[in-house]
Amino acid sequence: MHKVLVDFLYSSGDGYGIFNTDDQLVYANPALGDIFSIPIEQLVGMGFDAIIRYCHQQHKGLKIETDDLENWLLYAAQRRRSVPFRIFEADTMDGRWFLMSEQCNAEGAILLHAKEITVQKQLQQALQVAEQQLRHLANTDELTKIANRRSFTEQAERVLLHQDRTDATCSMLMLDIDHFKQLNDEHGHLAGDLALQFLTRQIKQHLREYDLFARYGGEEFVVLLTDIPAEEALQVAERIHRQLAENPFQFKAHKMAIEVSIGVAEHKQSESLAVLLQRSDQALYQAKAQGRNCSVVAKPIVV
Ligand SMILES: Nc1nc2c(ncn2[C@@H]2O[C@H](COP(=O)(O)OP(=O)(O)OP(=O)(O)O)[C@@H](O)[C@H]2O)c(=O)[nH]1
Repeated sequence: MHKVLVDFLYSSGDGYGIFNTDDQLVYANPALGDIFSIPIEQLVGMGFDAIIRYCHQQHKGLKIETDDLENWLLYAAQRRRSVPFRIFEADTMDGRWFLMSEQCNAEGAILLHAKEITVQKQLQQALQVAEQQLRHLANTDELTKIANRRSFTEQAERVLLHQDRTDATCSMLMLDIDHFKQLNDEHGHLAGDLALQFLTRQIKQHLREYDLFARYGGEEFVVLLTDIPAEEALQVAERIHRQLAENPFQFKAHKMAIEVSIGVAEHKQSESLAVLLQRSDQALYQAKAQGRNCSVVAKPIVV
């Protein structure tokens, strides 16, 4: 029975090893030798520290990522034998991953078992990348590649909470392209799409990286300018009008100025995002009513 078991362990694809109470390896099968990149004739008899030093110095076997090996060994010594059973993941210099378990007996000897999990790890990493891509897709407007309404709402809620806590002021710009239907009707939907992308680039030039900028609807955009009161937000809006007037949008042989109406509203302490959006939208509506291609600042709320 004993011999059968030893034969099984020897030929197993999983790595097996036994460290005695002095932390010397007294048994190792070839699979474990392969993980440490040390032939078992040489491996058996080596201390745990010596094995780790070998891997670290030779850049072979287990990946030991540290600039301070002594500290690494100290930390490992603290963890080994701290509990009767522990499990952890480790990778090798050749890119394989293993699920390692250390089972410690009453005397302090350790049975080490290493099961390869490279495929599972690769799947997990692929899944993480896919998840990130999905999250990005769910938060991004496909045409303009800026945030969409959903993502804006989520982020803006957070910004407003922070602004409330810090007593800071922020302002919102709600922008809507003027006579966009006409542009679509005269030049086609592709021209409209390109105009939306063009406008996005123009607006971006006047924002800081921490301002929130999103496509809120078809031809409607929203900006949340952090730490900026209404007067300064109006200046940003004016700069956008100027930028658009000075840089016409070109489609085929046609050059046309894209004009926008902008509603500006300063966030009031404790005001909800919904109310701030509503006030910006009302100001935008007034800008449209006043003849378009202009900005209107929302009246402060009287409390
Ligand atoms: N090309 C293109 N057009 C869009 C998109 N989303 C919305 N639109 C168009 O935007 C136009 C909006 O029209 P209206 O709401 O009448 O607004 P407008 O013509 O800009 O008029 P005012 O806002 O009153 O100045 C419609 O023709 C929509 O089809 C899009 O993604 N691409």
